[in-house]
Amino acid sequence: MVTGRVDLRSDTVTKPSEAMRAAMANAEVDDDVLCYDPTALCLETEMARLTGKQAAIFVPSGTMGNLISVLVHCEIRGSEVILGDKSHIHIYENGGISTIGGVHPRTVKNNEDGTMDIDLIEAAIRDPKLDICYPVTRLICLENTHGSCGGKCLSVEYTARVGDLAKKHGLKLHIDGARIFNASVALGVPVHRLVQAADSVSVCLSKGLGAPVGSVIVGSKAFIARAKTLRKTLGGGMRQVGVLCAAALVAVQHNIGKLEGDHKKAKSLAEGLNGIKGLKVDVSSVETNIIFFDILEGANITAPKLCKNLEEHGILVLPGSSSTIRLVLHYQISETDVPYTLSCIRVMDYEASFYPGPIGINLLFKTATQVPFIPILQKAVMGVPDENGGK
Ligand SMILES: Cc1ncc(COP(=O)(O)O)c(C=O)c1O
Ligand SMILES: C[C@@H](O)[C@H](N)C(=O)O
Repeated sequence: MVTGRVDLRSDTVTKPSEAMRAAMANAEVDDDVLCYDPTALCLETEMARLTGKQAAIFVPSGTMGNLISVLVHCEIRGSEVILGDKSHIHIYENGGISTIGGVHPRTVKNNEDGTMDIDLIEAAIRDPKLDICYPVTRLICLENTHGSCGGKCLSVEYTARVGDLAKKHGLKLHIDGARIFNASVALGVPVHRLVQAADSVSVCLSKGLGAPVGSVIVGSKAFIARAKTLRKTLGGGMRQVGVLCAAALVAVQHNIGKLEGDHKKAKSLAEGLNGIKGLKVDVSSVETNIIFFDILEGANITAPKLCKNLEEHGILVLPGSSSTIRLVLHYQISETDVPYTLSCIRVMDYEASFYPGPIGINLLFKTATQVPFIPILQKAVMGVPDENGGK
């Protein structure tokens, strides 16, 4: 039986584990601006190893990881970056590359699978012979997995093709790898192969890996040296940061193996949602831990209203639009949380004019799970197949 909250708003919501808290309390620390905090150095060395890059630095957030990376690659005024029109950097980072770095964004349409067509990327590269009119293209950014495209994975092959294009035109390649470990686990490919073509990667430790804070930028030694200076400029130089890096080390050491479970729970939740009249999910498109589902025309509920109804049962989700809801799985979602979530969504019959309310739903859920001989109720609440196997 589920108790408390089922927080599906994002994989950024996890609380530090007891092991993380113990590691934080006992972390060996020093002033990371004046020298090297030993725990930060340990984390950065491990992340450089895992990603196959020369060096790494710890930063407070993925937003700062992307900002620093773009600004180092585009430190000459009048620079332009090519990025996806649905990319996190373009949509969710307050336009920081422009407002802080003066870098001009040039968007290319994101396909549903998170890629951008290679020919459209090449067409977006400015002709250097006309530089008196144009900004100068200096960087291409990819996002793997792609958050707004449902957690889709970019393949090694696609990333290598974009890398070849960047080299052909003397450009750099940055990967927003907030969920690169999800892509690695889903594709069965080591992270260092997925990012081989990239000059820099920003990796979030505070998402599916479950660290309370932080990201790491990886790249060449020269790139990381410039990134470290810019981190200080932006106020991201931290003192005894080992307290945070200790938790991140626990996350990297213990939680990569849990990502596959997140993906399995996402698939199971998507399949259950797809069986509910009034909702639509493309189950085959759920590759990792993110689900977007649609509320169909004619259903007598909007996404914000459904979010509110679910919140009354302790289930927290975020609307993607007026008719779409996003669910993000993480390792603190238990096996029973998935059927409980489905039972709460299932009972809110989208054609019914009434809604039994939280007390009604909890009563139905308890009855259906503890009095299994009422098949009609079980079917309504749990979606279990009836004697003919139907739903
Ligand atoms: C794809 C992607 N990139 C970057 C970020 C930024 O990370 P942070 O929230 O730590 O700034 C997020 C989400 O938070 C994200 O989903
Ligand atoms: C919304 C976005 O900023 C955040 N990274 C998330 O996926 O929850």
